[in-house]
Amino acid sequence: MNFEDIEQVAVLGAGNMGHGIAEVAALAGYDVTMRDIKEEFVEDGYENIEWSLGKLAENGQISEEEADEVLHRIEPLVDFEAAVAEADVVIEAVPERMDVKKDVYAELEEYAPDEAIVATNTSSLSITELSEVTERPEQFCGMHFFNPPVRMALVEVIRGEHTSDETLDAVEELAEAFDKSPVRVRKDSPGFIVNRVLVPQMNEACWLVHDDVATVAEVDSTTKFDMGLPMGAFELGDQVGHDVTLHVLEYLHEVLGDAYEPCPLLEETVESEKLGKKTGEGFYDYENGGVDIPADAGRDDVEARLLAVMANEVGKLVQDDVAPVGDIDEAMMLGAGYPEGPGKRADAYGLDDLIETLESAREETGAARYEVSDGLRNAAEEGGFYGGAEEGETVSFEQIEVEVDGAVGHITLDRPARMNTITVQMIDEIDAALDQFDADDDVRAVILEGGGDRAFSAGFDAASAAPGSGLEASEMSRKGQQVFGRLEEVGMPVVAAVDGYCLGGGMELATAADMRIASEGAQFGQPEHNLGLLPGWGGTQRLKHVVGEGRAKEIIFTARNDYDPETMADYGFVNEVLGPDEFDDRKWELARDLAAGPPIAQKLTKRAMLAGRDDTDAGLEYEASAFGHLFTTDDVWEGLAAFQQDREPEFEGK
Ligand SMILES: C/C=C/C(=O)SCCNC(=O)CCNC(=O)[C@H](O)C(C)(C)COP(=O)(O)OP(=O)(O)OC[C@H]1O[C@@H](n2cnc3c(N)ncnc32)[C@H](O)[C@@H]1OP(=O)(O)O
Repeated sequence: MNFEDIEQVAVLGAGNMGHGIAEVAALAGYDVTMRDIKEEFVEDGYENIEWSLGKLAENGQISEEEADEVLHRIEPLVDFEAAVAEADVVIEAVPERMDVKKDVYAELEEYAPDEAIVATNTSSLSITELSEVTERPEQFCGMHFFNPPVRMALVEVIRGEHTSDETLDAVEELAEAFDKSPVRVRKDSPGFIVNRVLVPQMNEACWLVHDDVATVAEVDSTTKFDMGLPMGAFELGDQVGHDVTLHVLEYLHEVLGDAYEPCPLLEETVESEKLGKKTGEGFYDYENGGVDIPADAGRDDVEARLLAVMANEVGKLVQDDVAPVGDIDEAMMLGAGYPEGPGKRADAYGLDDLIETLESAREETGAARYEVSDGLRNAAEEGGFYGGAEEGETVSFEQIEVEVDGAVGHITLDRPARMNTITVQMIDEIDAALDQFDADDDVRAVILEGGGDRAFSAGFDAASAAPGSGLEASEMSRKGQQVFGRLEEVGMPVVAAVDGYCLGGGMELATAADMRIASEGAQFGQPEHNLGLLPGWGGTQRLKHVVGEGRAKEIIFTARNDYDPETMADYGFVNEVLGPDEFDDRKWELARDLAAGPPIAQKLTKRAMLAGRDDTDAGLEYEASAFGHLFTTDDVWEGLAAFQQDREPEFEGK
């Protein structure tokens, strides 16, 4: 079955995941059948879809008419034969029990067309083992969605031992057609990627508390405020459900051995039915105040331990060729909301230090979970998961220039003869420059500009090798989205100083900066529609947050390349328009002013704004906690003292 031939999707199971997957498939325009064993289950699933589509319409993401059309594309059924008889792809999302799945596959073989692909949404069972229950193991793979499927971008597409390339390609393209970001899991390995990293981390959080090394408050404060993860470890566990975590962990333990021994604290929590939010109580009591994480209780040793455990898992996944580190990082960012992948984060922390943390924990406890993996050791020998530069060694750049001037990191796109057009190499170099600035405590603001006097950047380099396939183009899009997104994530203010053309991908790069100043000669636009493309480096998403959706659509749909800076200032895109004599001085003045600001408050402000972008309540919660955290820093006392003494504050980021 090729992707192009897929018209009808059958989803087996109308529970939480099943109905969400059915909704996603119908939103993508597919005819969908959704089947469960009882009328009431199917009805519940259908009503949930109706509610969710209503929400999408309410938020303006789809129109009322589209919501109706999508709903009508879904046929809720109990009759198995009717559900799968015409299906091109069957996505199975029934309970995680081998016996249940076996029964379902037996029926499926009776009624589904021979050529149909079967994908399982299992999060914990072996794809190979499941495929062997069917009569089509080569047309079988994993398609693991995250909860709720309508909102979570990641889909892990998992190869079983017998899966054909054709099946994997088709399912990967189907996930893309569902508007998801597939990450390929090359081997059927327990927990795949996200659960394999996340669940041991949750287990370790429990061990830290169980062994009296730290309290729940200290662990959650460390994860949320020091590590910048979207939730505290226990807060996340409560959200996911501790029974679910324990179930995956038991499977890891059974297949992979003692390194995954479940912590008794987790087992006791499940035994006492404190499963988390869904039962009203987990590590937090949701009927009495809910989550309450102090912003100032973080501990360096807790961070080291959790990061070391994660890095160890990344090492095992890379060593076993389950996925390359870039894919692991992408999966963790998309599937677990990590601001930065664990591989990259571990590199920045220092793999040798993490190995030392594991070795001393192993010596103290004798526990198998601290045994350093070969993958982690090899990565450390190679200078990092990303083969990072040794200390003191300078990274060499060909397409950008990177300098540090006082407290300002300065990136110049350096292809003036080619209008500073952006290549994949340039994106990688920007990524590396941000790594360099991130690791340098002295760098407290960034200027980004174009070399020469004709362009900030005229966008994607359309003259260099075009992507060879749709898949390659999607990969390139994702890479740009992710690296440009780092401008939003780095903990310091970023200024784009725009002179000349700022078009297409160049404008998407500038959009990801925190502020934009422009010379009077600047010219802006998203001309991608002229090329039959769309802005693929974040432009369909980030621009609307700066100028509002109406203006963003105007800029993208008109595809003009001549928006002047005054108009862009009216639209709220450009912060200042400057004459040719002022432009250079002003960019440095602004960057130096920003670099003198309070680093922790600046970092937390960026994170709070990002956390609240799609979820104001989450952003407000982050803001309140961050506000509390700032009162524990030296910077706030320096700021207050300087105010009293009528002098300029000297913030140290402490
Ligand atoms: C995901 C991201 C997607 C994207 O970014 S898609 C690309 C979006 N960008 C564009 O569509 C802009 C395309 N370029 C233009 O429209 C024009 O150019 C300008 C308005 C920027 C400048 O026009 P003028 O002043 O007449 O100069 P010139 O002779 O057209 O350009 C100078 C040299 O620069 C090359 N160039 C300009 N833009 C690109 C580009 N985007 N990719 C590759 N090369 C580009 C040209 O071809 C030429 O080169 P030579 O001197 O060898 O003839």
